[in-house]
Amino acid sequence: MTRPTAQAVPPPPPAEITFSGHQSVNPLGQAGFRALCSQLPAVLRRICVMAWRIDRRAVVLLLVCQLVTGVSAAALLTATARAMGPLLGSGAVGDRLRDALPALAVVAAASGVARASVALATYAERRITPRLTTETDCALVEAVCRVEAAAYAVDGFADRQEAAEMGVMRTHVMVTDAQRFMAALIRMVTACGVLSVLNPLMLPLLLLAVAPAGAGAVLTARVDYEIHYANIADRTVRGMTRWWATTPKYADEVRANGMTDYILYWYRALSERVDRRSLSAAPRTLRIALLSSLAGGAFLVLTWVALAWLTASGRIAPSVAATAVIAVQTTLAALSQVVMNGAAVFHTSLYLSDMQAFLDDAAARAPRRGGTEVGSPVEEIRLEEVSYHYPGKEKPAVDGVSLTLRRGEILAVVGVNGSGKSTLTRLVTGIHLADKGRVTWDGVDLADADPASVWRCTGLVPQIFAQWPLRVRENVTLGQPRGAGDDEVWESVDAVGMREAVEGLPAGLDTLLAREIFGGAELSGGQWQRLACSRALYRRPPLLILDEPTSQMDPRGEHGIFERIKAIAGDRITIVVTHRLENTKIADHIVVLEEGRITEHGTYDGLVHAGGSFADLLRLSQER
Ligand SMILES: Nc1ncnc2c1ncn2[C@@H]1O[C@H](COP(=O)(O)OP(=O)(O)OP(=O)(O)O)[C@@H](O)[C@H]1O
Repeated sequence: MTRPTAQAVPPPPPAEITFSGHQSVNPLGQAGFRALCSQLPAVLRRICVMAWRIDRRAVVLLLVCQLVTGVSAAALLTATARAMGPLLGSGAVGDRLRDALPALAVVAAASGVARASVALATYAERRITPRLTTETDCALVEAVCRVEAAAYAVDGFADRQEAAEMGVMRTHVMVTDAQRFMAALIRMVTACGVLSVLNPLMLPLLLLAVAPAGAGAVLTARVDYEIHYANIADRTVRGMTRWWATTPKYADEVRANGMTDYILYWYRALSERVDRRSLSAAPRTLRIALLSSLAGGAFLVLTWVALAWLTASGRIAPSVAATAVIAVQTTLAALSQVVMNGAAVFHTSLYLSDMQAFLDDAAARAPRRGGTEVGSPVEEIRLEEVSYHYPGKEKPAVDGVSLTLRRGEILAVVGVNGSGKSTLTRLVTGIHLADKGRVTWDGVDLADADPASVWRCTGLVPQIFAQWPLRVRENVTLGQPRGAGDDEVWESVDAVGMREAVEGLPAGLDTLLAREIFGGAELSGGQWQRLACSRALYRRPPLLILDEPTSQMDPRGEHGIFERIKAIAGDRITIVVTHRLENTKIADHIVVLEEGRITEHGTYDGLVHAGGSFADLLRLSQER
């Protein structure tokens, strides 16, 4: 990496970002070991329920395979014990083999069945996993898209979303881990059963040998999760930095402003901070691994010594001892699988809990409004003493605003940066609901209205608009395709003076507007803005809102757009937010906002001669 040059001022380290409130507490910080272990059955049940919704037949197949695995493991060990008698007994080799043959045939058959059931289980798991991942991923995206817009401003919302993404990623391995855990558990229980039949003393010794490994794996998973939790905020910022730094959209700004070194330094610094936290956990995980291995090893030695003593003292026959050796090995192999996959399932459960908590939180933040349908066209929108506070902000962004908008009228909203203009448009469209006062559409309070019916009636050109990586046609029709034919699309393209530019593209309306993708084309900033305007016009909305719609356009483009707005204003309510006060001449009335309050309200001529803020701002713009 190229570090900033020596003479340059070194960049400050990236800010430590933390969020406050109950969400900043690691939910597992207080949970004890037993509580953590006891989560496993619930998690397995949950995975099973999730998989059941996806593919019942595959789940049944998976469960049957587990059962077959258990039965064949028991048959294998019992037959092995039976075969050991003749094989280790006295007599001619041929006779001993003949005597052992039926049991050996059972061993071979049981091994074959066990392998076949593993293959079938893998097939069933592969039928479930991709669809399970898609389902959870789509559920997460939908939950985020459907929350009240105000949720985005809530502290820690993005961090919890990042934590939930991890839950989606874990669904890739979740079913495999659960299936392997169950199969190994069944193998282990079967082997333990056989072992305790051979000699009851062996079982407790074996369990003691394996318990420390289990405890060690769960404790390590807990440390890993703790680190993951501490790193969430840095990982979110790092992910955003990565996108902003590498997307071609901002490549000019990054290069021409000499940001590259700084961003790379920042990106690396964030990564190193994440690494430092991970490394700080290494001694703890080493201690856990060493102690659990030491305890496990000591108990295992005890198990072998006990077996040797039982055989040497004649308490068990050599054939039983040989079977016991196989049973111990089988149990240990199964146990390491149980521990490994159990820890993975346990780990998954932590991320699934995060995902579920986020989905629950998002569901609780979904719009809780009435179901009253708003009719079209809208004749009158009234704001009565409306106020709105963003979460965590001291001052309201909009404060006690009263206003009436009528069909056929154009309202211009002006004011300095941060005076609340965009927030006012969010309140008029019901994107945010007022904290105090009310907004009504033809008498229907937006708090009681079905938001979908409201948004069917709105068209918005926001200040920062999306440049969709779609074809030109979809960039115009997105959200409201209107059936066959392109006539209406061309009409909207014409309305913003884009016909020539679109016809000049390699595939006209079919051109993909994504420079990064093969065959894609790119538009200029002003052309993108014209397309955003044509999108709103195509909707022919009863309420048209344009927030700085011409900020990137040339004078001809700007003139054309405002002429068009005037021409179609008769059928709708129109709101224009603008800093170019000359443009407010087309408005029937103008409001000036200051710190969220209306300080002036009138016509262009009236306000020019009123000697207030409007006249002041107009004079400043003309003096340049
Ligand atoms: N999503 C948000 N979360 C929190 N605060 C916000 C959010 N959007 C705006 N604000 C705050 O609300 C206040 C009003 O912002 P708003 O965007 O409505 O102003 P504006 O008049 O449209 O400004 P501009 O002329 O710069 O576009 C500002 O103090 C701003 O910091």
